[in-house]
Amino acid sequence: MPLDPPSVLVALLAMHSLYMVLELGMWLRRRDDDALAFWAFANALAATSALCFGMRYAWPYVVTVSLGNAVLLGAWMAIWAGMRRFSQRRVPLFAVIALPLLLGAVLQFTPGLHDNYVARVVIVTVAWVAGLLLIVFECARAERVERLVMRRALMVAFLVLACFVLVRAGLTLRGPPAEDRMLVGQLALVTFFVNMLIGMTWNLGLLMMVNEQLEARLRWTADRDGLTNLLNRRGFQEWSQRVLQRARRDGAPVSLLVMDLDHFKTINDQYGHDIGDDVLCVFSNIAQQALRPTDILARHGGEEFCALLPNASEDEALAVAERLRCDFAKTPIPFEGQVFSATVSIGAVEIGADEDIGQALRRADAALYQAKTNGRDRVETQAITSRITMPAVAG
Ligand SMILES: Nc1nc2c(ncn2[C@@H]2O[C@H](COP(=O)(O)OP(=O)(O)OP(=O)(O)O)[C@@H](O)[C@H]2O)c(=O)[nH]1
Repeated sequence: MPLDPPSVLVALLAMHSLYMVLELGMWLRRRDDDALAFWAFANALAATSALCFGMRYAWPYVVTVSLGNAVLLGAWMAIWAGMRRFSQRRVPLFAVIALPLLLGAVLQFTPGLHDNYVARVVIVTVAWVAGLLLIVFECARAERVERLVMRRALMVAFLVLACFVLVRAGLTLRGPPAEDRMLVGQLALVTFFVNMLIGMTWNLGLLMMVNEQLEARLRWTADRDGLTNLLNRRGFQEWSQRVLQRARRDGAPVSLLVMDLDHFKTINDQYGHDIGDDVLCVFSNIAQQALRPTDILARHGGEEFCALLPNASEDEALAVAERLRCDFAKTPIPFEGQVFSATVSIGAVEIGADEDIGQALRRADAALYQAKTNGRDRVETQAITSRITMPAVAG
């Protein structure tokens, strides 16, 4: 079936319209993420530019050259703006509007440019490549804060696109004169196809990136405690299994602390539930400072916390627990212009070679119970049965 540029143009417009409606619909459902609104707008601009370019010999220069090129730069700028909003950065709307306007004005009003094809290609190529590189840099910057596979893929795709624009400009400058309408028609066909591919790639990439971020955040939330932002019981189970397995492989000791704030019901009753929440947050901060970044701290529920300490023997765990207990007891907690203090009881055990996390937790709980019955604000342990040792090396 022979294809003609108008049919392909219609298909291109339909594709951008579909993505625009899809992204607008998604944006309307979750208004907090206006990246999607910017990307929908980018589709509207990309479709407009395709229409302008498609009417090359039917419509005047101001539409097919000045407007078409400026609007396509506007589409890249809208994608860039969306990328910034996607990572919660401010969008300088001035840049999004001013740069395309500037390109349009240069193309329209620079004396002699209407007849100077080479100069036009150079100017437009520089502007487009700059717009595309802005997107690439924005992706790279955002990746330092939050890593997303699809954003890295998009970064590569936009970099390839910038190279494609450069190569295409080189070929166009060396190619046949623009007056050869049949060749221009074929070139237009190829260009529309390539634009279709490009449009599909960036739209699909962006939507998959939104999905990836949403999934990662849901997973993060499911594993976290809403008050302290520490891992919750579920997150602790998952992470502690991995750390324990690694320690077993390395033959390194691993210890476990179970920590329970003392008389917490009384704190709630005396100072109120909000102050009780503050005490939980104070303890969480002190515990994070007392532990190493490789240790795993979690709020196991209510006023109970636990921590897994890789590369820590029983003696080291007891020392860490004692330091934490003292730090917490010394910390003043403000209440209505005065201060009070709270204490914690801790059960600390080294995990045995034949124990799983559940068994170790039960032993640490028994040690904690001992600490509570022995008067609270203290650390107790339960003897380990068999230590994790270095696995024997074959041969
Ligand atoms: N403010 C606040 N209180 C909580 C939260 N989760 C659990 N609690 C309260 O923590 C208290 C725990 O009380 P108990 O289990 O009796 O323990 P305790 O008073 O600390 O006594 P001991 O552990 O024996 O020293 C209960 O009153 C719970 O309502 C929370 O997220 N915020």
